[in-house]
Amino acid sequence: MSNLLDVKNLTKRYGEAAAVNGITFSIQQGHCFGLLGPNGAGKTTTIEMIEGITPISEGEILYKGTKQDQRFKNEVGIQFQSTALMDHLTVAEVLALFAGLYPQHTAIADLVQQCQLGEYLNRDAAKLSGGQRQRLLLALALINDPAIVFLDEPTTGLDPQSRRNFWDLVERIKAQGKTIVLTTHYMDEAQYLCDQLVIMDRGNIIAQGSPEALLAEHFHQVFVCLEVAALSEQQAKTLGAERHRDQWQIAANQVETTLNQLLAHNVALTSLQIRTPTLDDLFLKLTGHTLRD
Ligand SMILES: Nc1ncnc2c1ncn2[C@@H]1O[C@H](COP(=O)(O)OP(=O)(O)OP(=O)(O)O)[C@@H](O)[C@H]1O
Repeated sequence: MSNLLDVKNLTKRYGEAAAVNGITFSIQQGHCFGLLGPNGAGKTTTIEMIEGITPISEGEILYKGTKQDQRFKNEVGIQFQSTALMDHLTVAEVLALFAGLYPQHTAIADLVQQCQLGEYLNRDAAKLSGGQRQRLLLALALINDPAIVFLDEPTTGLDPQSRRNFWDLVERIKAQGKTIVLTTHYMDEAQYLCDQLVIMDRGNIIAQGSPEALLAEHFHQVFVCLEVAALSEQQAKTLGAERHRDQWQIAANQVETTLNQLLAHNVALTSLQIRTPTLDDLFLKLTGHTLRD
């Protein structure tokens, strides 16, 4: 598979501080590429430099092997967080207005169906729910039938059902062969949707690869979890349990051995859960802090 975008030594400085500090990565055609990290990591600055919205301080961005030119502008779709044009128009009017900006555009009926907007066509766009609004903004990003679509934290603030619904839409867009660039601070979202990830912290890349490869590279254990009341501090120390939010967590190479140790210490196993490592665990391991800290 060929690279659609190559980002080399990309840097953004604001005064003395580097919001993005010489990062290098590639995005393959047809992939869902995820840019992950906590608040202030530099995700938005990075994608705004790629989109051409923010000037770069140093580095190079290549689209299909050459400097970004008019072709990139024609082939990119950006899902903005909001647009002031939406405030006094219906959903149908907003779609028609944006379609009118392009000499050729995707059929509005197709977008309406794809983004599940049929029920809301006559509704004031400012009165949509969070999930409906994100679907309209997605439809606007797709209006020029782009080859590459940028989604900047598209599910922040949505309820779990709306998030899952949005993930389904993203999968369908990907199935059409489009390349997707997603920024998110939800590790589960990245794990579910992304083929390739770059994890950023404080302007730097701290890990990159597929979610599966990153987890396989960094973890060889599963986690045995127990409610806090199940272990005394002394037992936790002896068993190598660590406090993780409202649970004790034991990293186990062999689950049977850990269970036998727990039984030998007369630990009640009623709250026992066994889980595999997630990208949240990876982030904690790499940075020493959780994404939500
Ligand atoms: N215009 C600006 N002037 C000065 N500093 C800025 C500017 N824009 C961003 N920064 C700083 O650059 C750093 C990276 O910000 P950025 O918005 O790219 O992070 P982010 O990963 O997208 O975070 P979030 O998830 O909160 O959107 C932050 O420390 C931010 O304060």
